[in-house]
Order: sequence, then structure tokens, then C-alpha cells
Amino acid sequence: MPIIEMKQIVKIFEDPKRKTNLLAIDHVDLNVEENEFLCILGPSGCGKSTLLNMIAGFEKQTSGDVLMNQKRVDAPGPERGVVFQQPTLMPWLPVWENVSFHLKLEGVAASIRKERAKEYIEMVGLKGFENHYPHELSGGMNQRVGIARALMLNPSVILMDEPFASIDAQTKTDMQEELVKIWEKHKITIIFITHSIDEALILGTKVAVMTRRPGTIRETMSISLPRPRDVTSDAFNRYKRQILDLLKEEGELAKAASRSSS
Ligand SMILES: Nc1ncnc2c1ncn2[C@@H]1O[C@H](COP(=O)(O)OP(=O)(O)OP(=O)(O)O)[C@@H](O)[C@H]1O
Repeated sequence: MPIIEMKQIVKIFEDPKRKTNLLAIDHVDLNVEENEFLCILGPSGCGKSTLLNMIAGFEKQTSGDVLMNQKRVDAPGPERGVVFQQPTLMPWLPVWENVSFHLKLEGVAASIRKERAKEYIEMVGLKGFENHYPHELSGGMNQRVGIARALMLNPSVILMDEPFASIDAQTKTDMQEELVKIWEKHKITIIFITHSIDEALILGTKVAVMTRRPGTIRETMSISLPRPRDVTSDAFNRYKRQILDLLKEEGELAKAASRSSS
């Protein structure tokens, strides 16, 4: 039984000021199995973030159902952790307080919060930085804090919206490796949006390729490559070629559509 099910999802953004409606998502069906690492790729503006926001419970679909463990999703919840492109930390709080903030809201004593946060801070490779403030850390380190915060909620599903997009290449490689280790160890389910075919193939057990807007799922492929993934292998590059062809087709369809409407 899938942990997440999207059934016939349609999302229309209404713009009453301009009196226009935008069909962003058009009848998407998507099942995500437990412990899957699903990467979503697609042309810019095809609705990737919108899909993720609906699973997170931030955005409401116009029609269709989003289910988690067969229960309808209609609000955010701790069983779904979210990691954004920017980690949205509280700059006035040290790392350990940022990571364990939800426990503060529950009235848990500072000494216990700090102790519990330490485990997650270590998990993302930030041991020794517990008392630093966000402005004292690099972008990549702050992104790790955001990941530790999401993990500490002990979610069964982690939703990640281009989390490594603004990180330098070396740090990105390190973080991809760490994320795979965390995913393997904790048996979580991850839904990960990216613009990078390489990243999707380094991480995913499955890759879903979306069409241009209005977004639908063009194809979902299972990635059967051994880990750690070898980006130079023939098998890796065969998958890459297949995805590139799909995305190229979507790009060409978009160009043809804009020519016929101009
Ligand atoms: N709150 C909103 N109000 C109106 N339109 C929106 C809103 N959010 C998204 N859209 C529109 O819906 C479409 C899908 O947007 P979305 O951000 O989901 O795409 P995306 O695939 O994540 O894009 P990118 O890859 O560029 O980040 C876009 O055309 C966008 O302009």
C-alpha cells in the first residue's frame, strides 16, 4: 500500500484581479511507496513545487485527493517534514534551538531539548556547531540545520524542494551522500524536487518526469543502479539520455505551443 497517494489532482490558481485562471496541475495520479526515494524532474513552471506543497498540506488542490496512509491530507503535519531551498532558520537562535524549536513549543526543558538536538546535529555533520548562530555558518551548513530540524520531527515522509540548489558542487556531493545514508538508516520516504538529472539519478529509487505546464506525470522510471551511484557508468548515462530526451521533447512542445499562440 503506498504511503502517499495523489488521485486525479487538479490545481487551478485563480487571479481575480486579472480575471484569469491558471491550470497548473492537470489530473495527476502519483503513488509513493514506503521507503521510496522519489525524485521529481520537469520543465520550469510545470508544477513541481505546487505538487509538493499539496502533499505538505500548504496548498489545497482544486479537485482530487491527496492521501497519506489512506487518510486525507488537508493541513501540514509532523509526519511530513519539509526542507526548502532556503532553510528559513530563526537568525536569533543558535543551531540547537533552531533544530529543536518544536519541542520548545511543547514546553520541553532546554537541557533535554539541547541533548536531543545534538544527535540530529551530529547526523548532518555539524558536531561542534550546536551553539553557533545561522549568520556564522555557510549556506550549506545552514541547509544541514534545516535538514536536522526536519529529521528531528521524526517524520515518515520528507519533502524536499530543491534543497541543494544554492550550494557549491563539492558540498552538494557530500550532502547527497549524507542524505542517502540517512534515508538508508532511518527507512524514511523522501520526495525530492530537483532541476538536475544527475542529482535525480544519484539519489532516486524512482524518477518522475513531469510534462510542461499544465503539469502531468509524463513518465515514472525505477532506477536500478547500485549505490554509491557511478555517474560515469554506461547504465547511469543510459538513464540520463532517456530523461534528457523526455525533457527535450517537453521543451520542444513548449516552443511549438508558444509559436502557434503568437
Ligand atoms: N500562489 C500562486 N498563485 C498563482 N500562480 C501560481 C502560484 N504558485 C505557482 N503558480 C503558478 O503555477 C505554475 C507552477 O508553479 P510551480 O512553482 O509549482 O512550478 P515549478 O515546476 O516548481 O517551477 P520551477 O521549476 O521554476 O521552480 C507556474 O506557472 C506558477 O506561476
